[in-house]
Amino acid sequence: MEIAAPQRLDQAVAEARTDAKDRLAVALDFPSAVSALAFVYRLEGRCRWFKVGMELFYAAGSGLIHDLREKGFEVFLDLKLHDIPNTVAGAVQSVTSTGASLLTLHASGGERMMLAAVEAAQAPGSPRLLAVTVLTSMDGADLNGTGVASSPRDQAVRLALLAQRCGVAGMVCSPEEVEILRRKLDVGNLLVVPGIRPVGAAIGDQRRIATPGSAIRDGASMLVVGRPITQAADPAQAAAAILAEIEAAGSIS
Ligand SMILES: O=C(O)c1cc(=O)[nH]c(=O)n1[C@@H]1O[C@H](COP(=O)(O)O)[C@@H](O)[C@H]1O
Repeated sequence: MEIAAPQRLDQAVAEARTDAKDRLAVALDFPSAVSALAFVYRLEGRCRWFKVGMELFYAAGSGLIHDLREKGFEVFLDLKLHDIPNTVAGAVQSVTSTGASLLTLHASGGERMMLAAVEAAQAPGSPRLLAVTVLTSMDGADLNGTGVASSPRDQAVRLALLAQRCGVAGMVCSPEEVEILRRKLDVGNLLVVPGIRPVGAAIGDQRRIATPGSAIRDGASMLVVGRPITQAADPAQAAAAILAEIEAAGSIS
């Protein structure tokens, strides 16, 4: 019998009971700390997790992460690391002191790169690592154009299994793959899902999308939502509607 099984089941139960606020990360894709913090204020305390991506991090640096942490928020640092193993391991070490809870890297950087990142993330205070599989902005033709002959679904499964073997804590995938990844991966992996579009929201550059409720029912641990909240006329109301959809879907999944 597999000794790790009871612990994994406990994790799954804990995940199912998680508050809707811990299943939504708002993508702060803004050009400055001032505009990002002004936006956070407009959400009236409804959201707990904020994703700081390349646009904001390159402009504002790690000071903004400290500011968000001081205000009691959790930070998901989305730098999508993709470099040689030594450089990625160094980047993970540099991020450790920022207080970010999650950090992304590209699974397509390969096994040795992910192993080096996982080893670097053993240090106390390190973020949990998330491996990005196939970007939600890519359709099959985009992927094939990079020389990968597989469908986005097959490639996402292949990369997620590789990331799991390397000991990465979770994966970023599109809503179209979350159900199959839940079935193929061990219980306990975090599945973080962008490409979320509530009914009627503009699709923009995303290609593999679904509604918040559908992604949660298919097994997403956490949703990443940017423009449907940041560009809404009333962002606090848009966030509240998505949280309500997560809550409703979570209670029956
Ligand atoms: O790693 C990510 O967060 C990510 C991976 C991916 O495959 N697709 C994707 O959209 N994202 C991020 O999720 C957010 C989605 O934003 P919206 O399309 O505005 O909701 C952006 O900040 C992206 O950088």
